[in-house]
Amino acid sequence: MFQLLKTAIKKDAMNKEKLVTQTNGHKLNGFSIEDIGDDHLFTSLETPMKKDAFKISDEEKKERISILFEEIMDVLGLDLTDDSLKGTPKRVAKMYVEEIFSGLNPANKPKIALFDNKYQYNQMLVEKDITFYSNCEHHFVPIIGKAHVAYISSGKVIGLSKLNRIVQYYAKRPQVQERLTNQIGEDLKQILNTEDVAVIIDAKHLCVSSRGIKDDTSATVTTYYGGQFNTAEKITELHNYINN
Ligand SMILES: Nc1nc2c(ncn2[C@@H]2O[C@H](COP(=O)(O)OP(=O)(O)OP(=O)(O)O)[C@@H](O)[C@H]2O)c(=O)[nH]1
Ligand SMILES: [Zn+2]
Repeated sequence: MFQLLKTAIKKDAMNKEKLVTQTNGHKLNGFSIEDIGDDHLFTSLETPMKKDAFKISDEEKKERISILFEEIMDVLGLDLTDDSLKGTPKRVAKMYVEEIFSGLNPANKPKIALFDNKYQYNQMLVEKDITFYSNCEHHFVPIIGKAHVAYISSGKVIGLSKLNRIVQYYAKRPQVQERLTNQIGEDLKQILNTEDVAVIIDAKHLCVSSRGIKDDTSATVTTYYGGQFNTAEKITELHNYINN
């Protein structure tokens, strides 16, 4: 079983020699990582974040991650003077903060404007096959999939692309598929001021396909059906649209 590592950094983040690495002995909801094993404890709908998560700037985050990632590469025995490798810690830090984990920061949440439903369109609207890339929070390897979202207007509508943007925002976090599905569903409910929202996610987890059990053919499907979407009739209608 692997150990959790915690790295404490002295004030001068740029000074690599001041890095102190030690095990942290974290307990997860009272369980140790050994107790949990393959079981799952979902802490909440919210992504578990520290209270002071945004006390430091993105610039400082990138600086720290770069130092820490360099340490990982060094421990793995990689030669950081190699031309191809020497820029990797900075590249990874930039990618984490500005790209693949940018959805952790509420400041990056897409701004959504609502419009009156002047089209008088009162049936379900389905935005299907939204390709997304996320990352598994257990292994930090990709989750690649398609999201289908649907809603029935309660009087307001939003631009189609905003549905895609909401999916991408929540995907850009370390995730589990269940939470990703519910976060999108709950947020759409809030934004659109209606219970009538559905989310279906069909994804492949590289932690299942490329390592561990190495099952390349399986995929994971999760659903969120709110309001009118909680009926067999609406679910069938929605699935017909998605599968055709
Ligand atoms: N429920 C859920 N589980 C996930 C998701 N992504 C990855 N997992 C699972 O998280 C589990 C982590 O459990 P552990 O047993 O601690 O990890 P592991 O020893 O690397 O497990 P293996 O993947 O079986 O080798 C694995 O079973 C993963 O398949 C997800 O989105 N939802
Ligand atoms: Zn995983």
